[in-house]
This record gives sequence, C-alpha cells and structure tokens, in this order.
Amino acid sequence: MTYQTTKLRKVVIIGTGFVGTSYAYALLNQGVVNELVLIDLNENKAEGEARDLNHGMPFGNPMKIKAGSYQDCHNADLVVITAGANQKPGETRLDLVDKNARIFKGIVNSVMDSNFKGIFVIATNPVDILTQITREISGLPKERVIGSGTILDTARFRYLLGEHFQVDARNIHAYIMGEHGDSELPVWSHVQIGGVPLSQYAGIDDLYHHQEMTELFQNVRDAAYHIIERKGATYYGIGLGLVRLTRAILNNENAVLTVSAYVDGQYGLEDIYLGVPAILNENGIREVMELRLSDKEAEQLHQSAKVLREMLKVGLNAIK
Ligand SMILES: NC(=O)C1=CN([C@@H]2O[C@H](COP(=O)(O)OP(=O)(O)OC[C@H]3O[C@@H](n4cnc5c(N)ncnc54)[C@H](O)[C@@H]3O)[C@@H](O)[C@H]2O)C=CC1
Ligand SMILES: CC(=O)C(=O)O
Repeated sequence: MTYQTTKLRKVVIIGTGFVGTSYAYALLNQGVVNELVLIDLNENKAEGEARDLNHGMPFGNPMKIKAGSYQDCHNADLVVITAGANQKPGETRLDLVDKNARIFKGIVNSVMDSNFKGIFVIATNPVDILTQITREISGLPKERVIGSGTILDTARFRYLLGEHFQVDARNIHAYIMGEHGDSELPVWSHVQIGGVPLSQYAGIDDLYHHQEMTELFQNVRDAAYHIIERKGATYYGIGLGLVRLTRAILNNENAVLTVSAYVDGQYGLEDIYLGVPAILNENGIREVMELRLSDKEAEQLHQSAKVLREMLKVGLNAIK
C-alpha cells in the first residue's frame, strides 16, 4: 500500500507534562511530523521542553520544534491534548472528571478560536468523557474528535499475552474495549495468536473462568494503579500509543486501533464515546468496527457505557 501523506504534518501538543513530553520525545525519535508546537499553562516549562528536545535534533529526525500559542493551531493537522490533572495513588481516572472538564473548556475554546480545521486527539483522563466534551465544545464532526481510548490497555493486554505464551506481542490480535478505566473488558472471544483463536491455541474451553487468564486481565486493567504506586505516573506507554495513532492519521494508513470513538448504533449503543476498534486514516475515524461479541462481552460493554454516561453528566455539568 502506498501512503498518501498530508503536506504539513504539523502537531500541536497542549500539556507538556509527563505524557505530553514522552509523546514529543517519541515523535522526535520516530520522525513522524515536520513541525511540533508545545503549549502549556506553564509557558516556561513548554519553552524549556522545546529547547531540550531541539538539542537532540542532530541525533534524531529533522523537524521544527517550538513552544507556541493557541494561534499555532490554525494550520495544525492534529491537536493532541495531554493537559490536566493526573491520578494520585488511590485515585481513579473518573475522580478527575470535574477538574479536567473545566480545564478543557478553556483549552478547546482557545483552539477553536484559532480557526482550527484539523483533528483532535485526546489523552487526558477520564479520556472517554473528555473526548465527548471536546466534541461538545468544538462542534467538530465525530470523525475528527478521537480519544486514545483503550489503545494503551490493548497494548498492555497484547504484551502480557505475549509474555504468557512466549509469542511476539505483534503477532497477537486482541482488544480491550469500553471505558479506559475500571469497567473495561477483555474481548476473549476475538483473541488470536498468529490467526489461531486463543481457546484453541491454549486448549482452554472457558477463557472467562480460567484463573490465569482472569489474573492476566486484572493486571491489564489495574496496570496504571500498579505503576502509579511505584513511580507516580505512567507516560512511556501512552506516549508511544499516541505516536502510533499520529502515524495512522498522518500517513493515511487505514489502520485498526482501539480508540475512543463515538458510537452511533454500533453494539446497540448510541451517543457515547468509548473504546472500540476503529479504522483510522487522514480523515480521522473512517469506521467503527463492529465485532460479533459474546453475550457476556456485550453485557459488559453496555455496563461500561452506563458508567460513562453517569460520569458524562458530571463532566457536562462542569462546563455549563
Ligand atoms: N489516556 C491514557 O492512556 C493516559 C492518560 N493519562 C492522563 O494524561 C493526563 C496528563 O498526565 P501527566 O502528563 O502525567 O500530568 P502532568 O501533571 O505531568 O502534566 C499536565 C500538564 O498539563 C498542564 N496544564 C494544566 N492545565 C493546563 C491548561 N489549562 N492549559 C495548558 N496546560 C495545562 C500542566 O501545566 C502540566 O504541565 C492526565 O489526565 C493523565 O491521567 C496518563 C497516562 C495514560
Ligand atoms: C494513567 C492511565 O490512564 C494509564 O496508565 O492507563
């Protein structure tokens, strides 16, 4: 497949904390964009990060990096938002909704005031809620407002399955769907290793009640808690996940990734953003893929949507 590329390949990152700078560093290493602009409430931090990254240029891929302002969004292909509070030990992602929704109101309005015509990618938590809030405030079409969703959870799932079965994670097809958070679900019915269904590969009849598989999923779901307890925040995994998403969009790849997408009838759900496999290209979300879920998986997905709907009310209230 030859990739059609967009001309400018400009990304603006809003929020130059752990996640924003890990993403920026990975972009520099992988040569995905031509122009990178960093924005943060703390302007000195954005300026310092831009200078530091620029000093790696002779060892990386040529590109322009600078600290900027919201006016820089007007011709950006992507605006990636990683600004806002992160979880403290013991906090859930949903605990952040009120505070981060208020922060988003200011950020998204400022981006839109620049006459932005590109695609939003949201990583700030709770990501599904903030993605829906971004769409609400921006009024952009659903295809152009995308959350990182369960891209990281899916990567964690594939990594842990790969370790368990001693198979390269890149040869494992598996999805985590639903909330990027405590109500997410593993889609056991569609896990494949090199094209072979997991139940057949591992000789396990009932993956849902298999102790080792249950523990493996719990380690996926609770990974952020385990890391935050140890080092205070997570950022390398999501930084690389965001680069993967950026590549899929800027290279017009039509790649399948589990992102937070707006469902409009798929899976019997409507009017909610949540983690689903979707095809991504230069227009954003080309298509939400509809897997044939088991009854149990469908029930879990609906339960996750219910949790998100309740939290969305809190988020929408905060931006009134
Ligand atoms: N979607 C995912 O898979 C993941 C999401 N996250 C989330 O990403 C977010 C950021 O986390 P970290 O980078 O660790 O936090 P951090 O505290 O290191 O960085 C946040 C940055 O946002 C900036 N900021 C705050 N308000 C702002 C505003 N109004 N305008 C511009 N900048 C503003 C702060 O100055 C700070 O530099 C959190 O919500 C965290 O939970 C973290 C890891 C994975
Ligand atoms: C913090 C977070 O959302 C994660 O690491 O999954």
